[in-house]
Amino acid sequence: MFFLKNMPSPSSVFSAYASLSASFLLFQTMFNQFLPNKAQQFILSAFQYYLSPQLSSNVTLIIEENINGLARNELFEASETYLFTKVTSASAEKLKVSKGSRDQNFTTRFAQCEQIFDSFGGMELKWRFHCQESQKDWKSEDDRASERHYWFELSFHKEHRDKVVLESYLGFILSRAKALKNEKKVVKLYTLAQCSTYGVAKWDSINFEHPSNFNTLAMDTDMKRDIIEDLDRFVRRKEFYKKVGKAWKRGYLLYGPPGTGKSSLIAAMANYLKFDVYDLQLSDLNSDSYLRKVLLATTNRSILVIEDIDCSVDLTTNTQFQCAAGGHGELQLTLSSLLNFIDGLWSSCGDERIIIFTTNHKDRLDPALLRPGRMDMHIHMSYCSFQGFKLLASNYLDINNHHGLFGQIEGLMDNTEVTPAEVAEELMKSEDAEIALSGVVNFLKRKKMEANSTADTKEEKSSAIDVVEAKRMKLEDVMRNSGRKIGRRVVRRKCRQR
Ligand SMILES: Nc1ncnc2c1ncn2[C@@H]1O[C@H](COP(=O)(O)OP(=O)(O)OP(=O)(O)O)[C@@H](O)[C@H]1O
Ligand SMILES: [Mg+2]
Repeated sequence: MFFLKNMPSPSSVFSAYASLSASFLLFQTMFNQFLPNKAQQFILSAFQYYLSPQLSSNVTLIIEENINGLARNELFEASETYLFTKVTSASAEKLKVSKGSRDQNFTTRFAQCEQIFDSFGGMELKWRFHCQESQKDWKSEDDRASERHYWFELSFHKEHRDKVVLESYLGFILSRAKALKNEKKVVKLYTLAQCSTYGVAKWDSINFEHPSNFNTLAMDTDMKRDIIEDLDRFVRRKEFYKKVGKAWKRGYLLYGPPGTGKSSLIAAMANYLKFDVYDLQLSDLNSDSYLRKVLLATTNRSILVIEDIDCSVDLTTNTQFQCAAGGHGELQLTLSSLLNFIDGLWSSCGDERIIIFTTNHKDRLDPALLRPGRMDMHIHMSYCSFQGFKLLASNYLDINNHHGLFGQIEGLMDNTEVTPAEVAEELMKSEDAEIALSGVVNFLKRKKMEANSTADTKEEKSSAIDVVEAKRMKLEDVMRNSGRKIGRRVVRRKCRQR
């Protein structure tokens, strides 16, 4: 009875509800219309803070997309890359996907407020992605535009603040993101643009799709290991280079006969490091100043390649390049300028630069290129060994164990100069291992015969030369003696005349 007596009537409940809803709507409209976005954000987060007491023991870091609205925030980009590895396995409600015409992969980005949980070294971390659209000021209707702001909030317990999060977790995110980006990176091949107007250096690029890698490369196993270790050491020693005051660059000279894998090694290095390749033809240049511009237009984490350096340089003058760029007047491109620029200014303007020269004739190179400290590693790409052949057989024909013809091939390869390119060509001739290997055997036999006959001809030639030489010497002797006799006769005659 008491209850019934004190219960409000349904009409009063309804009118109270109606007036409450109206007030709420009025408040919401005022809140949205009259308060700026930032103020709304502030009030909401203050409410959140007081309504959830458990957060008071937490710290929240804000990671904005841009620094002071200008430069890209490296940590934001890294967080985005890293968090995608967490999101794809969990459930993201909305993602943005795009693909540029030259991209190989899709690019995915967060599209809306997302919450992601992570754990690291025993601590729990909560990420929240925020996206906010704000209207820009505009002068006319046509200028109407909206701007989007993105940021991450990272929350975790206060006790982890300095030591764990700021020191190790964020560092871990940066390095993980770098590795992830590197995995996805498409290596580019740059060549000098044909029509660079007004001396402006411009490089054209295409995707570098050379399939060579260290597993497909037939070369001395120890040397291959040394090169890989050298590359690894180079990329991880940023601080070392800074400490010793050296530019962060590395130079390799690859030399050896045609078809021994110099270009394939360059491709393997580029694919291994995911470094872009700049293929520089010195004959496209006509002056030192243009060369400088061209080199300065290259980017970090790249390999500058100058193939067949012995053919580009006129070694008789030691300095002037034989440039084919006709119609440009006197050419002023010097080897010393190239080397000095590479050693000095160019490498100090960038990081993680590699330069590779190749040649078929190391003995013809200018000593300036060979002097100690110029090229850090001289790599000799040599003829194919039996070990190299086995690797090629495994790659081309999937023969991973012994084959009946291997013994014969090993014997024939002994003391026969055959390039990996020649072996590869034979192995490509048939998918049937038996046929392809028989082709190799026949090829090696031919090579051996040719080598022997060349040696015989050489021997014959040299013995013929010996005979001619002996005859010449004999003749000279005779001439000298008869000359002396004639001389004596002339002297005697002169004496008699006197
Ligand atoms: N060491 C090797 N390992 C695997 N394949 C090789 C090797 N050397 C050559 N080849 C094969 O031969 C082809 C030609 O080799 P590459 O162009 O690398 O030789 P190169 O030494 O650069 O020759 P050049 O001096 O004429 O420029 C390669 O595409 C590859 O198929
Ligand atoms: Mg080559």
